Formats: sequence, C-alpha cells, structure tokens
Amino acid sequence: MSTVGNATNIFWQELPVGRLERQKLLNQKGCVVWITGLSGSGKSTLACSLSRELYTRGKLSYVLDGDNLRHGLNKDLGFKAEDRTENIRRVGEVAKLFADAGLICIASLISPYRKDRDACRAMLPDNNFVEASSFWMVYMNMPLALCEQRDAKGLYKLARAGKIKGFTGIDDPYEPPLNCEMEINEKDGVCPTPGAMAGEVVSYLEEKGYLHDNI
Ligand SMILES: Nc1ncnc2c1ncn2[C@@H]1O[C@H](COP(=O)(O)OS(=O)(=O)O)[C@@H](OP(=O)(O)O)[C@H]1O
Ligand SMILES: Nc1ncnc2c1ncn2[C@@H]1O[C@H](COP(=O)(O)OP(=O)(O)O)[C@@H](O)[C@H]1O
Repeated sequence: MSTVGNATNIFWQELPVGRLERQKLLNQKGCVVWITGLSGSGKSTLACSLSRELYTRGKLSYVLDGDNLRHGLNKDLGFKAEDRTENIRRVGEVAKLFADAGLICIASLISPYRKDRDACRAMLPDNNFVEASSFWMVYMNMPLALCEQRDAKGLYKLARAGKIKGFTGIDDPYEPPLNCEMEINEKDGVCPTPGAMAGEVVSYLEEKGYLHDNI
C-alpha cells in the first residue's frame, strides 16, 4: 500500500500479460521517439512520414501530436509555462504506456523546456535487450526564420503582431536539447525531404534492434 502524489492507500495491480509477451506478439520492441522543435520546424511532417514508413514495414506505431492532444486529453491546458510542463508530463506518461504496450510511440510536441523533456526521458526504463535507451529524442533544428517563413497556420504572423502572447521562439523560450540522439538540420540551406528524415530514424530503429523481437 502506498501514497503517490495526492493518491493515498493505493495498490499496484500485477497484470497477467507482460511487456515481453506483447513485444513477441508484435515482433518489435516498444520505445518512444520524441520529436521536439519550434512550431513549423517539421515535427508533424516527420511523425507522419515515420509512422507511414513503419506501417509499410509491418510495424505498429502511434503518433501523439501536441496539437491533437490539446483537442482532448490536454484541452484544459494553455501555453503558460506550468501548463506546458503539465502537457509534457502527461504526454510522457501516455508515451510510456504505449511503449509498454509494445508500440513505437512517436511524440511530436514543441516541448520547449529542457527540464520537462529530461523528466520524460527519466520516466522510460532502459531496455535491457538493446544497447540504447527506449527514449530517443529527435531535435528538429530548423532556423526560426525558416519556420516563420513557412508559417503554415499563420500563427507567427499573429505572434509578431502581438495578437498571440507567449509564442515559442518569439516571446517564449525554446531551449535546444543538449543530449538528443538525433538532430535534423538543413544541409547547404536545404531541408531534407520528409522521406529522408523518416529514413534516418528508421535506420536508427533498425540498427538498435527495435524493429524485431529476438529477445
Ligand atoms: N503560444 C503558443 N506557442 C506555441 N505554439 C502554440 C501557441 N499557441 C498555439 N500554439 C499551437 O499549439 C501547438 C503546440 O502545442 P504543443 O502541445 O506541442 O506545445 S508545448 O509542447 O506544450 O509547448 C503548435 O503546433 P505546432 O505548429 O505543430 O508546433 C501551435 O499550432
Ligand atoms: N522536410 C520538409 N521539407 C519541406 N517542407 C516541409 C518539411 N517539413 C515540414 N515542411 C512544411 O513545413 C510546414 C510545417 O510543418 P509541420 O510538420 O506542420 O511542423 P510542426 O509540426 O513542427 O509545426 C508544413 O507546411 C510542411 O509541409
């Protein structure tokens, strides 16, 4: 019996089917690919391309997209610092469940604060069967000027006009990762195609042994 946060007198229920059995069923290993970066940096584009590529290889993934989760699970949260922190914490917990379920969970959120991303990393256990953590961070390192030029949703324009307050990169900070597993950059001023970005992540998953069960 224990107390966790505000929950008192709670018990951990052991469950009959375990992570390893689920992984065997799916012939893959559960993990989290956490994509961070400015609005417009290409997080959702990579997440979509990656999940499609995994699907064509017969691998089960699920995308947790910040914008989409804010339509449901996180609709009570705004964009002030403590709301973003709670947003990332909840998504980290959900991602952990998906990874435990055996899925390749692709989380795509701005996640601007280092301490919040690090807290999510700390939630995920090291995988004893591969030489890598089951939490990988991909940093979409695109210049603000490019994101602002893309402005797919018109939000930068509104932020510059002062109609959105606390917009990441404009008047709210983005803290670049110091410890990410992969960084996507422009090369010679050109952004890699969505397929190339996804291919890079798939190669990494393959190399680290996540696309097979073989336990
Ligand atoms: N103030 C402010 N700052 C940044 N972004 C804003 C803001 N207001 C609304 N939006 C829209 O919300 C999307 C980001 O949601 P996230 O859950 O990923 O944000 S966060 O991780 O909690 O910072 C983000 O989506 P993406 O463009 O896909 O990143 C925006 O469409
Ligand atoms: N690799 C890329 N090459 C060209 N355009 C891209 C690329 N990645 C994203 N884009 C475009 O940039 C815009 C923002 O991408 P999106 O994936 O929505 O970013 P985010 O999810 O980070 O806000 C979209 O119009 C998208 O088509």
